[in-house]
Order: sequence, then C-alpha cells, then structure tokens
Amino acid sequence: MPAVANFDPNSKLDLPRNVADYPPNVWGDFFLQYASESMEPDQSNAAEIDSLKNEVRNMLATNNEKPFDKVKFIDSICRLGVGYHFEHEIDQVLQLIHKTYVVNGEIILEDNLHSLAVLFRVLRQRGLYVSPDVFKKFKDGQGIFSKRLIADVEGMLSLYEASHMMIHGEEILEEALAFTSTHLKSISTQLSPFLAAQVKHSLTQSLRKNLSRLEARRYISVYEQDAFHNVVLLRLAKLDFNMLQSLHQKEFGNICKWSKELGITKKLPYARDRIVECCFWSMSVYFEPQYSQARKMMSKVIAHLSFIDDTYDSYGTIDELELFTKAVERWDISCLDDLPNYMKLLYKSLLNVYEEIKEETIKEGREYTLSYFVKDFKTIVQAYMTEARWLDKNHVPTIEEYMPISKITSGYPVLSTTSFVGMGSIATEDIFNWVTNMPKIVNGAALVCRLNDEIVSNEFEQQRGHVSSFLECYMIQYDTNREAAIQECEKGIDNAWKDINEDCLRQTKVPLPLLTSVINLARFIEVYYKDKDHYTHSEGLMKTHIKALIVDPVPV
Ligand SMILES: CC(C)=CCC/C(C)=C/COP(=O)(O)OP(=O)(O)O
Repeated sequence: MPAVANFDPNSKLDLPRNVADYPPNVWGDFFLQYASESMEPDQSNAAEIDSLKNEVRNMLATNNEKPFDKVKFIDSICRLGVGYHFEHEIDQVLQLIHKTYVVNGEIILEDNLHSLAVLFRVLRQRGLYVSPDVFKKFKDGQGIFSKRLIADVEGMLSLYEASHMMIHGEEILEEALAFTSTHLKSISTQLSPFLAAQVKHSLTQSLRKNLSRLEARRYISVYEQDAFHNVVLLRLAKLDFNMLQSLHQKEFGNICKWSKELGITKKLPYARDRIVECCFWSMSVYFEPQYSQARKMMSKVIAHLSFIDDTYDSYGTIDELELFTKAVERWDISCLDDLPNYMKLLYKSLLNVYEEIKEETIKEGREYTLSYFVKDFKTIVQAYMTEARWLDKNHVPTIEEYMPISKITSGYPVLSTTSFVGMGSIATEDIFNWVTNMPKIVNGAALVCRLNDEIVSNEFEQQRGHVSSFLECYMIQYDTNREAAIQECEKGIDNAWKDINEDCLRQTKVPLPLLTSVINLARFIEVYYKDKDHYTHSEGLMKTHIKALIVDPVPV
C-alpha cells in the first residue's frame, strides 16, 4: 500500500518501508449501536431463566438415572453452552461416577460403543483419567477395529470425538481416529442429510478443538431435532444464549467506541484494523458474564499486540524498532521523547491500557499479576525484535533458533498470562509463576498457533519481506520440499494437542477454568487459522461466525 508508506511526518521520505496490503475492516461502525454505560444483560427473561436453571439443577441432583444417561445429560448441558451454571453439580456427579465406575483407570461399566465413548470423553474433559483400553473390546481377532462398527454411525462419531482427547503413547486412540475418520468420510454420502451434516461438521471441527459458543449455537438446532430432547434444557439454552449475547453486544460496542475515540487505527493505517475480531478473540477465551471486565482488558491487549506485530512485521524500520524495543524494556512514559511520532501514539496507548489493568487489579488486591504481565510483554517485544533483525540481515535461522522465538511471537504465552490477570482469586501468584514458565499446555497452545499460522499465512507474508517462516527454515535445513515441511508442521500440531491434553489430565494445582482459557486460545486458532488466516482476511468465516454469535439471536 504505497499510499500510506510515508504518512509519518517524522519519517524520512526515502526510508524503505515494508507495508502489507491488508484487507480493510469489514464492520465499520456497526457495533457502536450497542455501546452502553450499563452492563446489565437483557433481563426480560431473567425470571424464566432462573426457574429453568433450578429445574435442570434438580434433574442433575436426582439419583435414579443410570450413569450413562446422566453423563449424556451432562454432555448435552455442556454442548448447549449452559454448563457454566452447573459447574459444582456437574463436578460432583462426574467425580462420583469416576470414583464408582473407574477402577485403576479402567471403566468397569458395560455398554455400547457410543455410551462408552461419551463417558470416556466427558470424564477426560474434566481432567479425570480413564484408560482407552475400554475400546479394546471393539477390535476383532486381528487386533484392528471391527468392520462391524462401520454400520454404527453414532458409535463411530462418538469414538471419533473421544479419540481427540488422546495423550502421548495411546496407540489405540490413534487407530480409532484413523479408523473413524476414514469410514465416516466414506459412508457420509449414504446417510440422511441431517446425520451427514453432523458427520461433516465433526470431521472438519472436532468437539475438542471447537469453540464452545460456536458449538452451542450449532448444537441448539441439532438437539432440537432430537425427538428425545429435554424441553426444559433446550429452552434454557436458547434464552441463556440470547441473554449472554446481549451482554457481549454491549462489550463489543464499548470497545469499538473506545477504539474509535482513540483513533489509533486511523493514525496507523499500515496496521490491520480488526477491533471487532479482537473482541471476538477474547470472547472465545471466556464468554461467561463474570469475565466481562477480563474480556475488556484482553481485547485491548490483543488489539495492541496486533498493532505492534504489524509495526515490527511491516512498517517500522530497524532503527525505529530498536527504539521501540528499548522503550518497552524500560516501560516508562518518559521514553516517549525517544520515539518517532507514530510510535509515540502506540507506546502511550499501550501504557494507558496497562494503567487501566493496574487500576482493576489494585481494586481486587491482585497487583502481583502486573509484573508477570509486563515481563511477558517485554519478552514478546524482544522476540519481535529478534525476528526483525533476522529479516534486516537476511538471516535464515535454523529450526532450533527459530522455534523458541516464534513460539513467543505467536503471542500465546503473553495472552495466556493476560487471560489469567482478569480471572480473579483462582489465579494465585503460584499460578502466575507456573504460567509464565512455559508449562506444557502453554507451549502446546503456542505451537498450535505458530504452526497453523505458518501453514496458512506463509505465501501471503512472503509476498512482502517477512521473516523466514518455519517452512523455509525447515526446507533449507533439511534440503526438502514444502510438502515435507507442512507435514512436519502437522505432526507438531498433533503432538502439541497431546501435550495440552496431557497437562490437563495431570494437573492437580491449576483449576480447570484457567486451563480452559489456554485451551480456548488454541481452539481459536484451530477454527480461524485452519484453511486460511481468517483474522487478517476477516470477510468470510470470521464475519459469519461473529454475526451468528454476537448479532443474530437464536429464534425462541
Ligand atoms: C495472538 C495475538 C498476539 C493476536 C494479535 C493479532 C496477531 C498478531 C495475529 C497474528 O498475526 P500474524 O499472522 O501476522 O502473525 P505473525 O506475524 O506472528 O506471523
């Protein structure tokens, strides 16, 4: 975009700038209509929601159901997006089922493949270990999954979803995934349109890797078509979805208003203007009402990371970037004088966001979170600088040099930490120590982000000058082709998910909601960096999803 290349009055006209031709923002001022001082969600159905919640709670508490029915009911509650109302009750039921029917990891109940696979997945999703050996009985004399299973579409689909909970060394789940994927794909043309649509959806987006709001929006209509659906639960899911949507609309509106008043996207025209998508990113990390404030902070942090990423990747010259890096290392408003005009704006706005976060954490008596946030922020900016120096020197790093830096610049270590800042007292100082030392789950999320991003954005980025990607480094280092490098990326992503799953099962000290935030960061990538980079190219899938979750209510 040469038109903006020299907009900065401080810059010398002959400076070569590496500007990307990013598509424009697709929302304009649309969300401003929702901006509101009051953050009360729509209360028109509040009384009915409360009464429905009580009914569901009572259903969860009754003991006259078979364990499998209970687990399936819990699975429906969670897939419909209302599990967050019953965390305590769900935990109690699942702990009891695990204690009673799982001995030394082995499920001692008997049932069909569908029931066992749902039980396996639901328990593992809660961090409760169950051995995959329960699926051995579905193999034939030759030790492979029996061909008879192919006719059992429901069972195959459940086994497919269960297999995504795999950790390292679980051969049987690898086989289950390969078997179910192959056969579900091949029989899908023979199924009813309704079932074929379920199969197609699962094959593209497994439950483990899907965002829970998207699943809720979709599953509400699937569940409705199930002749045996629970009417109370379905009504609760619909009303609750719309009630939450009204809160999310206000949040999006307020952040868009903040962004417009700040005017930064107008003043940094080289950067992607994606404020709505930033709100959506943070809403994907946590959607519950109690995290409204956390979402606000997180959206602003993501927006700044996006501006900074574009500054390092695209507009900034190497000398300017060195100045900005030093300023971030010092984290002090007095550094403003050292920066060119356009960077002053960015730096000042970053420190303002920090001040806002500081005010909130002081209110909560959780100032200890701040130093961890700042440390991680400095680390990512230093890593952006390393990449900028590599590009400046035309240095192609080895994979061993590239990976530690590019995991940091994925943004996921600092965003994991940022997500915890707003999560209240469950995120103790011990937990901040843990999360900022690259535990397996954060390392896994960073790899999922980095490697998926490499596969989808490589060509677009290489059209302009961009630091060498994993694909190039790998091809050069191992003297191989693009396909082999992509395969290596895909292997890395599969392993990263095993690490994520493993860390969730082994955790004793980190509460599930915190782990879920990190998993949700990885899930966002699985949805929006799948076939292409939908954050940068936000007019297709991303826009459709934002519309479905934030704009259009569920018909009731
Ligand atoms: C997760 C974060 C930090 C979100 C902010 C937006 C952002 C930088 C997205 C990645 O862009 P990219 O595809 O250009 O990434 P990179 O430059 O690292 O390849």
